Amino acid sequence: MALSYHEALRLVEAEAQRRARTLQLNMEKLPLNLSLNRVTGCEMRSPISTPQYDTSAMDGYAVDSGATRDASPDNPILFHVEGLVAAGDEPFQLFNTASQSCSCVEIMTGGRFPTAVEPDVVRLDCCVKFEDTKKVPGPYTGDEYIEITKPARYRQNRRSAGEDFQRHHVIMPAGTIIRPHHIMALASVGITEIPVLPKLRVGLYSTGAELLASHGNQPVSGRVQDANGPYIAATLADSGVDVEFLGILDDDVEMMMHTLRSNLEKKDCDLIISTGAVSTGRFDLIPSALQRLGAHIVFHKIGIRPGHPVMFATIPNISPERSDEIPFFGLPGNPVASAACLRFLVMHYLKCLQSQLPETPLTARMSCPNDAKTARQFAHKKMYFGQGSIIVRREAKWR
Ligand SMILES: Nc1nc2c(c(=O)[nH]1)N[C@H]1C(S)=C(S)[C@@H](COP(=O)(O)OP(=O)(O)OC[C@H]3O[C@@H](n4cnc5c(N)ncnc54)[C@H](O)[C@@H]3O)O[C@H]1N2
Ligand code: MOO
Repeated sequence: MALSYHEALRLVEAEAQRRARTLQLNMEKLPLNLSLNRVTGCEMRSPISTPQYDTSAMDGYAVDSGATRDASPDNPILFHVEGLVAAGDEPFQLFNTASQSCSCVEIMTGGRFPTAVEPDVVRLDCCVKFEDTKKVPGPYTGDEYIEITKPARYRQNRRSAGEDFQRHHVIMPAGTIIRPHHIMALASVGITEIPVLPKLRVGLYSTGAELLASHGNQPVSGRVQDANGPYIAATLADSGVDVEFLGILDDDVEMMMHTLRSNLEKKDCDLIISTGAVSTGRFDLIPSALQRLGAHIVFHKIGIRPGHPVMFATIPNISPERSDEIPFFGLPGNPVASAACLRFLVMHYLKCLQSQLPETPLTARMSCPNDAKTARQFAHKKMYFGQGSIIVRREAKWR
C-alpha cells in the first residue's frame, strides 16, 4: 500500500529538520529596508512601548469629559484655551488658573496629553475634535475660548501609552516572512536591523518534449505550454525564495542525467524541483535518472489525489563545494497535481526548514458525503459558515 500523506509529511519534516540548523548558523543581519520578503532568524521583540505616552487621536481640544456632562445647544459649556500641544512637543503641564470657565488645551493628532501637576487641578482625559467645538470671543483680548454643546465620553479620542506595542512584546516570531506591514511595525519601535535566514535557492525544471517554453512562444499544434514552471517559480518567489528556472528536460534519461549533473556541479541550490515524468509511462524518466545519479529515494507515490506519483529524494553531493546531499521533489506533470504537491508537500518542507510554524488545520463538515476512499483528497471546495460550523461544498474535481 502507498505511503499515507501523514507518513510522507513526517519524512519531509525529518529531512528539513536535519538542515534547519545549518540555516540558523548562517543567519545574517540586514537593514530594515533590504529585509522585505526575507525570513526572520529569531523572535523580534519591541524595545519600547509605543505610543510612549497617551496621545490624541484627533486634532481638537483636550478637556475634562466630566465638565461637558450637561452640555447641549441650549447649554453650551465655555472652556478657556490654556495652551497648544503639537505631536512631538515636550509634556505640557496644566496649572491652576483663576479663570471662571473650565480649562482646555488645544491638541494636535499625536500630541501628548497634558498632565496636571497639582492634585486639585482638573485632569484633561479626552479630546473633542475641532469640528465639534466653536471658537467664541472671550472677555479679554488675546484670550481664546471655545464652546462645547455635546457631552464628551470619558477618554474619547485618546490613545493609551503602549496601545500598539508594549516593551518586550513579540512583534514577529522566528520564521516570519517579512511583509510591508511588518516593516511598518518594526520601524515604529525603532528597529533598524533585523537578523534573517539566508535566502533559500531553488532550482526548477519542467520535463517533457511536448512542452513549449513559457516566454514568447506561439501555440503549436500538439505542443503544450509550460504552465507549471511559471506557476511554481511565482509561488516560491512570493514566499521569499530565490528560484532559478533551469529549463525543460527532454524525454531522454541520458540527457536528463547529464543536465542534472552539470547544473548540480555549477549551481548551489538548497532544493531541486521538477514537474512531470514521475509516473509509470515510457517517458516518465525522472526516477531512473535519479537512481542513476545515486539518489536515495525517500518516497515515490503516496496516498493522495491529485499528486499520487510525487517523489521525494536526496541526491548525493556532486559539487566539490558542498558536503551535503541535495533534496529533490519530483512533482507530477498534471498542473493541478503539481500545484497540490507544491502547496501540501514542498511548502511544508520549506516552512519546516525555516523553523516556521505549521499551518493550523480547520475542521469543517462536508455538505455532501466525501467520496475519498483510501487516498487523501485535495479538492476545489467552497467554504461557508452554517449551523455553528464551517461547511465545505465540493465545487469541482481537480480533473
Ligand atoms: N498507468 C498509470 N498512468 C498514470 C498514473 C498511474 O498511476 N498509472 N498516474 C497518473 C497521475 S495520478 C498523474 S498526476 C500523471 C502524472 O504523470 P507524470 O508526472 O509522469 O507527468 P507527465 O506524464 O509528464 O505529464 C502529465 C500531463 O501533464 C502535462 N504537463 C507536464 N508538464 C507540464 C507543464 N510543465 N506544464 C503544463 N502541462 C504539463 C503533460 O503534457 C501531460 O498532459 O500520470 C497519470 N498516469
Ligand atoms: O496526481 Mo494525479 O492524476 O491524481 O493528478
